[in-house]
Amino acid sequence: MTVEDVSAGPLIGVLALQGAVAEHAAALQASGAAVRIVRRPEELDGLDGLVVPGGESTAMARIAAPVKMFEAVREHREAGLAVFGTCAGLILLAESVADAQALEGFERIRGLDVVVRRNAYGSQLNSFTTKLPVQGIGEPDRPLEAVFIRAPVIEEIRSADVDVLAEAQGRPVAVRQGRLLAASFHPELTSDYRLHQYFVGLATS
Ligand SMILES: NC(=O)CC[C@H](N)C(=O)O
Repeated sequence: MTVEDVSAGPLIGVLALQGAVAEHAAALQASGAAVRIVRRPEELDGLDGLVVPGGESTAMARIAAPVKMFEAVREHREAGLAVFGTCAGLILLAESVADAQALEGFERIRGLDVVVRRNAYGSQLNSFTTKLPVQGIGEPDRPLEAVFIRAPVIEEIRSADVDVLAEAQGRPVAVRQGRLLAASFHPELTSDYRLHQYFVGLATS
């Protein structure tokens, strides 16, 4: 279902270790990007941006370890690759995880100067959807529908370079730091792709 065609626009990878891969690919294509499914470090070469989907951060960390995938993403990020982490992807991008026991001994991508706590909104049963005003995605009068599934909470922002784009329940839930974008929720699960469009714009800027 994914098509890689560099003439079609910016080339965005979707990290496909586990989680909501197909939905992100569809959202990116609908946002004007060509999409590459990324499973191996060498598939990061030539990308304008990379989406790290939601799913289960501990599973992704285990799958990534043998091929040193997160080390490779980190190197590309340090060289300027734009990265969009959603839910588990936010956990993997965060510099610090408050309850990191389950991830101990595993590499993460890091780079986003925030502290997150996993599953802080409760279990699967406490998953919820809310309408969120999000800065910078256009149509300020039309909030984004945001789906939270065992979502991480952003407990602390540790750098003035981190901009809060959206808040829910008094906490930041979408943030941007330079070429990094992250959300606690799942923007790929609705048909409102404004956050993906924002990322495609960020990746090509
Ligand atoms: N929907 C999600 O990505 C949930 C994240 C998951 N709770 C984790 O810790 O990785």
